[in-house]
Amino acid sequence: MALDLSLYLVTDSTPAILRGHDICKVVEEALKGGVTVVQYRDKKSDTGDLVKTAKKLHEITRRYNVPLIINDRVDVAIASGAEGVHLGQDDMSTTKPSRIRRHAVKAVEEGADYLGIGTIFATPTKTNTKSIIGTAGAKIILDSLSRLDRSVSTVAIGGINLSNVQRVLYQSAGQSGKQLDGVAVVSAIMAADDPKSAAEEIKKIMAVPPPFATRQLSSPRESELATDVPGVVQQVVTAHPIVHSMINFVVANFVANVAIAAGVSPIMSQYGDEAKDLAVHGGGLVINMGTLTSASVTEYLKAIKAYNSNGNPVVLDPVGAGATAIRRGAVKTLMAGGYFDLIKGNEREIKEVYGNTTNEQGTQRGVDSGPRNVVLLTGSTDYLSDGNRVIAVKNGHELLSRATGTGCAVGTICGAYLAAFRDDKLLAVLAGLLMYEIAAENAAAKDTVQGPGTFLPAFLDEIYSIVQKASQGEHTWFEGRAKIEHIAL
Ligand SMILES: Cc1ncc(COP(=O)(O)OP(=O)(O)O)c(N)n1
Ligand SMILES: Cc1ncsc1CCOP(=O)(O)O
Repeated sequence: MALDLSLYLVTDSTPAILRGHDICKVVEEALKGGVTVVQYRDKKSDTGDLVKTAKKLHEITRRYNVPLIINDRVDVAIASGAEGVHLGQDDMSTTKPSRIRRHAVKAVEEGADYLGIGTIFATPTKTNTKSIIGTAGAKIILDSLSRLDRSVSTVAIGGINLSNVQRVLYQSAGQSGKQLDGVAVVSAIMAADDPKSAAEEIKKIMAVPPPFATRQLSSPRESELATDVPGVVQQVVTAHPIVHSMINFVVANFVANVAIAAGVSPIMSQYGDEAKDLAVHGGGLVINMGTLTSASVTEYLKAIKAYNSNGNPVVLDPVGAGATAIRRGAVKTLMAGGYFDLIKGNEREIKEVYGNTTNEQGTQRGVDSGPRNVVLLTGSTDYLSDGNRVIAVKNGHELLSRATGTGCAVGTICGAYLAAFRDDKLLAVLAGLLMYEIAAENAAAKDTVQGPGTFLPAFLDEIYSIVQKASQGEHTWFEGRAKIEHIAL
């Protein structure tokens, strides 16, 4: 029987997880949903009961041609005819490569067919774990394994669920290119109301290529980044992407007008259930918390899930993130509930997002620094980073801060640029931002512009003018205009 580790179900018979359900029924539903390995893990039952349940489970897993593995107990595995046994080594209390390598070598030499890598995220399912290694720890382990003579398959385990599985797979991949062969989950399926759908949804999201990988420019020097900007703008305006903005009601009209002037199709829907249909069109989603209501977070989460599942970009604009306890809670829920390609905010908002996703020990961050997240910190100088590159952007004009909606529109523009230019997220955001801020400078320089009232229509005209030029392949609008600086990390 082939060992396909992609979706590895580990059972749990504790009442908190099984909630009175029949373990065999739950496992069978999960198999229908597509789990590829089942591990019977029961730390409490006596040997007789273990063998009885293992035999029942084996009858079921055999029908689905899926291997059954028994946790810890070789005797139970033999008695039930299970295909394998999962043996633990002492938990590693380190991510130190040399110690990890020793453990891995030992396991591989002893004939292990696969290794479980964890604990990735803290989880109530297993509290006696010594180290929470995060995706960064998994990456170290995978790199160490890639240097062994014998290759070994791996699954990650610990706190993995629908909302983080994509980033676990993507962020764990080692420098060497070694990737996880799958993920192991307990509660995300065993405790689900509908284990079949839970398994199906996890499988589905795992099959979606990560929204897109960050292309590393051959050199991150600012001059080279700048060279690419007008081409990106041309590509975006030609693609005419959709941007779905769950935006605050104060600025919705202005932001929609900016999007249209910028050659983008705006959809201003707040209705989370609608996102399923909207997310299939290759556009981006923008979550702007400006006018949060008691219903907002639920709607946001539905939309984020739809866009994440379709591999389309999501921008978070955590407006006023630190201002109230409700907003702090909303940020926390959103960060735990999905994946964001770009987080855009002022210094206070970004600090809040960062702080709110750090655990009590201050060790584990929801916004893993890594190539998949871009952060745009806006201010008189904007700072843009993907964890590898940091760019300071000094374009724009003071009048942008004199009208409402000009900051929110940046999030929407970035959502569209991320959707239409997928090679390099940092470059996509930089291009959208520079197009926007250079248009603002052009507008402010007009004789007719006296202040915010005359600035706004001139600004829309200037965005439109750049878009017209860009769509015809004319790049003069950009020549000598970028005020950007690469900041060494
Ligand atoms: C697939 C998989 N990976 C890791 C574990 C954990 O094994 P272990 O460290 O032996 O801990 P216990 O399961 O015995 O608590 C696992 N069970 N499965
Ligand atoms: C068995 C095990 N080993 C490390 S974490 C863990 C439990 C994972 O449970 P969950 O998927 O519910 O977080």
